[in-house]
Amino acid sequence: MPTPSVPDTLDSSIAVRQHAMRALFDQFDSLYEGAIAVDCQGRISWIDDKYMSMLGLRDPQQVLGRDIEQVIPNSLLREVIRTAQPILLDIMEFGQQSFVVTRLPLCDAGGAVVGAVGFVLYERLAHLKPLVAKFASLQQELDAARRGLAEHRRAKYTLEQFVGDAPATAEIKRQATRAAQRDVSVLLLGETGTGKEILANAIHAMSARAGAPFIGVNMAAVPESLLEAEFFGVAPGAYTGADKKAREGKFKLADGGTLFLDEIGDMPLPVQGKLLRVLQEQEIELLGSNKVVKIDVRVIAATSVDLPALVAQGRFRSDLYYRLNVLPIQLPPLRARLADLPALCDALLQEIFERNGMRRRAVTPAACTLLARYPWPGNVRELRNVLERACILSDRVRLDVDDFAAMLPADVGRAAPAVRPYAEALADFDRAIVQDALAAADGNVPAAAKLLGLSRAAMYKRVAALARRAPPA
Ligand SMILES: Nc1ncnc2c1ncn2[C@@H]1O[C@H](COP(=O)(O)OP(=O)(O)OP(=O)(O)O)[C@@H](O)[C@H]1O
Repeated sequence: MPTPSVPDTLDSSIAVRQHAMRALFDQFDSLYEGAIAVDCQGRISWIDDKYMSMLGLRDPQQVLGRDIEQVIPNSLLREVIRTAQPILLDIMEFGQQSFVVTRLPLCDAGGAVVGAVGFVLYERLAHLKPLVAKFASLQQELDAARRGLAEHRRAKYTLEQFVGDAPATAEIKRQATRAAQRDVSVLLLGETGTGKEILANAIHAMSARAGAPFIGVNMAAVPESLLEAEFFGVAPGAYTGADKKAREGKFKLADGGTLFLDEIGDMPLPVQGKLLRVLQEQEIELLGSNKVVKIDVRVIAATSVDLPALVAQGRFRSDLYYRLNVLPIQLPPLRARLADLPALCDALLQEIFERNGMRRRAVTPAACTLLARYPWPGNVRELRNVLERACILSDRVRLDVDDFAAMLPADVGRAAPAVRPYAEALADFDRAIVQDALAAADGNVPAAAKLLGLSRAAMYKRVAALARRAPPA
């Protein structure tokens, strides 16, 4: 048999390839759910009917010539054109669904990229279903975690949770409402436990930034050496060893929202300088890089110390103080708004009941009078602790004077008027009247009865009762 010549071999090899290509294409055509092609500008140049119906479109003219992302927001075809590299297997989200897709660059005879083609493979490749299902469930978990984080970063309190309507409290609420309407720095001043954190949250929640994060940093709680990284973030590789990854700072986390700087008086001087620059420039520099990032953050600072005194001692920068002090709000101590005490007790007992599942309690008016005698150096936080302790130690539903007396300094209890049962107090009053009348009548019972406008019999009855109840001498 004559052996085929070289051109014959070439011809048959090309024929086989063409045949194989056709077969493969036919096969592939039955495998994919849809196909789309873009030109080198990322504009849609072709789309098949299957893809059209998946997108819910009837007329290809609706999409031809449009940027691919306008039609398929998560498409990476433009990336394929840029890199000239295929993405053979990927999962792409479209609306509520996830598709398995493949993307290939299209090259001309000279190898230049002239466009890209994408295929949706999902339904037909049944063996990829577990992979897609796993992806979908991981995606759901990620979404839930993100939602949780966003929830965590939202303001925890609103103005309604700032309990009280004493004149001083009403004024604070008015000032907070006004502060919320202006996008300037706010400085909250007040003793510890007066509700500065609640008010900062409330201002954020009432402001135009309410939808963005509320991030708090307590200056006193972060070690000085970590404060800068905590604030400004860390560039990747800034540190050798374990912490090679980039870390976002609180300023970046609060971008678009509010950063609450609690105990600002504890901020070290070098960080104060950097904070001032951030407030002036609205940009931050990550630690370990000279990359500058623009941010848009409103700062609410709080302090329980006398900041002007710190300024005078050179421990707080005066320029930063003036920058923060645009809108100062002075929160009164609890002893200056005692009219709020009953409402605060009520709200705090409700909170204790909801949080600890203990019985719902109330405070008697007499106990409230006793509580009002104490100066509350720890303010509402201390009141909350005292109420919680009373709930644990007492079985009463209505917490009374003696449920609190032991928790407060002795002189507070002593200063309180003795509150006794009504009948006992009335009997004492009765005895005092009868004794006074007898004294005025030199012990003559009928004369004393006359002075009091009582009958003799009624007077004798009272004298006899007094003799039975007379306190021991
Ligand atoms: N007006 C208020 N209404 C309801 N609860 C309040 C009020 N003020 C304070 N509290 C409660 O008292 C506690 C302390 O409040 P908060 O942390 O806001 O005070 P603070 O002034 O920021 O204290 P610190 O200066 O110690 O950080 C919290 O449990 C808070 O819920």
